Amino acid sequence: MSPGFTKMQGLGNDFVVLDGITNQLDITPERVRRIADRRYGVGCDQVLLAEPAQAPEADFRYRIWNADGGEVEHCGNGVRCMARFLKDHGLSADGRMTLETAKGLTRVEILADDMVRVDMGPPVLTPADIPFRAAERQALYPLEVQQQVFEVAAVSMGNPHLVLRVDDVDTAPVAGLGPLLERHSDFPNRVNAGFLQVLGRDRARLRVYERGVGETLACGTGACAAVVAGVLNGWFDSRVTVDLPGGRLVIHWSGMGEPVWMTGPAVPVFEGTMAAGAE
Ligand SMILES: N[C@@H](CCC[C@H](N)C(=O)O)C(=O)O
Repeated sequence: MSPGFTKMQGLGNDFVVLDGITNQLDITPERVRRIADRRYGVGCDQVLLAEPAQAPEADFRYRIWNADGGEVEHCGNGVRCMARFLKDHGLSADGRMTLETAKGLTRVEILADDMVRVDMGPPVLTPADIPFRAAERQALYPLEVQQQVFEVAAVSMGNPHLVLRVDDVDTAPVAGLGPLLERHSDFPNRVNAGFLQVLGRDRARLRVYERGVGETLACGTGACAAVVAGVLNGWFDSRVTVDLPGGRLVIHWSGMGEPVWMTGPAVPVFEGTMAAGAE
């Protein structure tokens, strides 16, 4: 019997969510690529799998695969959708839960009107832990791409991000530069590349070329990384409204050692069952 799935989206960053708590599911990179395919499969940016918790402090564990089949550590829009999935499917009785990923623990609270608030934990800025090849921590690093040098911030939210400030996201070379940044040799695990336009001390626009996917309509960890980079560089105060192509996130970070808070929507789209051979 093919497994049921739930299609969900957070600001147009879309997910196929699978229940590995009540079903025994064997997810392989090839299977993820089939499911994520927008013509031959269901279509999504990431596949999310709910599992029983392993850590004693966690209520559930969940795993994340990019559309290219690579398993990753964290997903900001995904964690909101996963919390909503667990609650809507009666797997969690409570709207507050602690979810475990490869990155560690994330605390989530479901609010009214499809909104979810997440404690994304503190950012990681030590180059070796991002991982990023640099001798020491800096607010901006010179990064050479095809004989051109860009000033970028490097931040891990559990997954690696670079942030490049641009004058206008509408004309930023996301499609051309994104793939070169994603696979830059100074980021040994590849990187998500954020193009940030600062509108004011509490307003920004952002486009993200995601590792393993390409440009998405929104990236939650990317928005957190962009605000961290902007606070460290003196561009932002602590609370920033970030407009992405798919909609708006509110991010709050009060500085070193503090967690990054993210608030945004998580929306179910449809329930389905994959035909044999498609899953
Ligand atoms: N869309 C996500 C991030 C998903 C993982 C990312 N592509 C990676 O490879 O790290 C988000 O909302 O954070």
